[in-house]
Amino acid sequence: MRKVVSPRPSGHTPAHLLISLADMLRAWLPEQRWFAGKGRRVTELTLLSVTELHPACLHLLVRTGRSSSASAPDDCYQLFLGVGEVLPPRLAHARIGRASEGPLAGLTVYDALQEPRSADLLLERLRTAGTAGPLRFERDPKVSVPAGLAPRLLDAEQSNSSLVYGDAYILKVFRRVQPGVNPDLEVPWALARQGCTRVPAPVAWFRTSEPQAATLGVLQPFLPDAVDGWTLALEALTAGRHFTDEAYELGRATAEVHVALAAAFALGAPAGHGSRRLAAAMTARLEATSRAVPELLPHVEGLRGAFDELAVLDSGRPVQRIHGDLHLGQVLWAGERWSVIDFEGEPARPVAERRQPQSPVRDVAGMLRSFDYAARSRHPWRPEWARRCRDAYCAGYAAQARWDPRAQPELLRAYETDRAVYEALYEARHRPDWLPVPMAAIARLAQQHPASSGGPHTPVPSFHSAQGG
Ligand SMILES: Nc1ncnc2c1ncn2[C@@H]1O[C@H](COP(=O)(O)OP(=O)(O)O)[C@@H](O)[C@H]1O
Ligand SMILES: O=P(O)(O)O[C@H]1O[C@H](CO)[C@@H](O[C@H]2O[C@H](CO)[C@@H](O)[C@H](O)[C@H]2O)[C@H](O)[C@H]1O
Repeated sequence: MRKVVSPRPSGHTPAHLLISLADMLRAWLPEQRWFAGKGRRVTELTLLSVTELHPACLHLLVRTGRSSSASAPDDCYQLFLGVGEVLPPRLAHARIGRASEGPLAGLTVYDALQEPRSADLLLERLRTAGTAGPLRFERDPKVSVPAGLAPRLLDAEQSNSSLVYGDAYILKVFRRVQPGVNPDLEVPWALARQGCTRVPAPVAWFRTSEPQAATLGVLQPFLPDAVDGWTLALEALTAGRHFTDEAYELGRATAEVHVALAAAFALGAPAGHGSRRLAAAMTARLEATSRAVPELLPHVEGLRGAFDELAVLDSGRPVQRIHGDLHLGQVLWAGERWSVIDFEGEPARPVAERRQPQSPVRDVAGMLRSFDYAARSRHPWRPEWARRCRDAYCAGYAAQARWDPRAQPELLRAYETDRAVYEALYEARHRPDWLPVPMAAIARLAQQHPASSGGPHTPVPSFHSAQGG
């Protein structure tokens, strides 16, 4: 590969480089799973920082502005771009485009995370720690990561990109970058200090100081032979088996993590969320989401009922740090026990909000919604399967935590509703074919409230027809 011009030393500013990259990135970004806003055009593109990691690999932070901007704020994405004269056929799938003008004119640009050489380099940087421009590579000095572990990029449907090294470590590269410390570094690190073994502990990470301080990636031990809860639940459904033993153990694991989280992030004084304020925030989110996802509009009044019921319970609710995006895809069965991963929280929310203490019932609701998701995504729909999972999960949680989430039905229902609304937004943005899954729950939740019982019948959308199955 021809040596790529070093952007800064040779005087090429990000603005120069953008001449080469703008068109191809505008076309490529919306195609990526981790791009928040699939199908929308990137109308504006700004290069926020460019760092040469090696002559043929550039680290970029780009800011995108999107069409229909009212519902889609600007986002910052992390990219690793490989640049060379000829792209080897084995990297054809990683191709982003060929620059026709600017400093990279005539060169081919590709996603360097898909290339072993760049992945090796990234591990080497993390192993040894140090800096590269505004990038800081840091590690736990007590852990020594071996050199030369073979990399592979996970092809899982993800919000980020993950590289597995020698089946010993996994590096999560955050794609959508927000200012501040990422909870997916902060929380597992704190839990490890707390002695909690349900969460793989970070061994190295990297961050940037430009344009603002932000976490960019985290290396953790890889759990070999792990199977995620979503896969196991679907296997059980397909085989016509219940999932109650697994759900019970999952409830216990969740409670164990919650107890460790409460200890790791002690609030100093007992804290609570006023129900009225919480209900108002949920209602505001519902209204904002219904503007972005018009399918929600017929259900807004009914859903609001769940939040109104919460608002009139004027007692405070205990809060603490929680997982924030708990679902079956975030739990791994490995070594005969459940582990919990991905403490990033809901990627669409600002990091500052995700780090706020919240009721642990919110995580419980996330997992209950996930049992419903699994049941809804298989034909025939088996509501009884999901109901048994719910009961077993809550029973396992209660056995470990010594309080039962079902004892607070209004709070649980409000959080399930809030989660279903979030899911509708997530699916509309990332996987429109899946939108009928949360919409089915939304129709059901909206009809549970008396305010909606006299209203026009809203047909429950079918996931299977949307999937053509
Ligand atoms: N420590 C780990 N050990 C084994 N597999 C893991 C580990 N961490 C993540 N994975 C795998 O990577 C997938 C994506 O990880 P996750 O942290 O959920 O990324 P994202 O936030 O991009 O969805 C998981 O579903 C799981 O299959
Ligand atoms: O990428 P993350 O795992 O951080 O989470 C996001 O993507 C999830 C989908 O991959 C999404 O989860 C929804 O779909 C799951 C099945 O694929 C289901 O288990 C979850 O219950 C459902 O919420 C998650 O909401 C989103 O934040």
